[in-house]
Amino acid sequence: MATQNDCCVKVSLRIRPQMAKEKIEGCHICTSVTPGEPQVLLGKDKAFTYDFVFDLDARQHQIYSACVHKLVEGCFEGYNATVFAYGQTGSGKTYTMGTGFDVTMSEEEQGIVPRAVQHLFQGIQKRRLETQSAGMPLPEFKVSAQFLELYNEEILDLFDSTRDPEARGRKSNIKIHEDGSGGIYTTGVTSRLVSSEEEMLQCLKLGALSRTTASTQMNAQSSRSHAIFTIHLCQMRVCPQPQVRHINSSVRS
Ligand SMILES: Nc1ncnc2c1ncn2[C@@H]1O[C@H](COP(=O)(O)OP(=O)(O)OP(=O)(O)O)[C@@H](O)[C@H]1O
Repeated sequence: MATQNDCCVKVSLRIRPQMAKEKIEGCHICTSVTPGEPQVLLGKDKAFTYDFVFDLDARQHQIYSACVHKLVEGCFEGYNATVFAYGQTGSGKTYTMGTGFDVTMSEEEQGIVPRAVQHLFQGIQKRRLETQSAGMPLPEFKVSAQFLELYNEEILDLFDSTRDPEARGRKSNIKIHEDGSGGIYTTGVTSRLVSSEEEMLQCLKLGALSRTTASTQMNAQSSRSHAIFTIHLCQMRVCPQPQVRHINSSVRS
């Protein structure tokens, strides 16, 4: 996770609570978090230190406040940010990112992506009100989103309504390129212009529904793919050139 003030990559560790199945099978918890330190002990003597460590009882809002809040604020200041979830199947990436859209989930359990979307639109509204009360011309905001899935070495456009979800193996029109400075970019991806938090979440839900899922021995509803959800925020102030920001979220299984 990147912030504008210090090292550009930060790594956080989250330990999820045991699932019912693991409790029934008598699995033991083999991790302990050192109080006051971002350090985890595996067994008795293997210590690992991260930028942040969240123990079994960590709540979704704590993860968001510590790891993501600053990144979204940074986008309004002109910084790009990526949040990337990495871990083995069933370790809690989808839960933490909040892209499973389980209808039984409470608001408190919302993950990073819905929180970031809400934060973004509240941030836009706040800035509009601030400039209005200062008697300045209203800034213009344009928000768009892209949603891609990488599965079996294939790239799929989850926002492409003309795509047949059953036709796996059919090539999409998306091309992945590398620019002169080694940056990766894509062409041919569907971009959806959105005007509200609700609209963005609806797009995200529809895309998430067409993701490839299957069960693994460790997760009954496993994602089986890499998903990349990108938000572009274009902010136009009075005269300057338009500035384009990107917020990226990735789930890797
Ligand atoms: N912090 C947590 N608190 C409560 N339940 C959790 C937590 N993290 C994960 N879970 C639960 O654990 C199960 C597996 O989590 P999840 O589906 O997020 O894993 P995943 O890493 O995305 O797996 P895959 O790579 O197979 O898609 C789910 O039932 C999820 O609700």
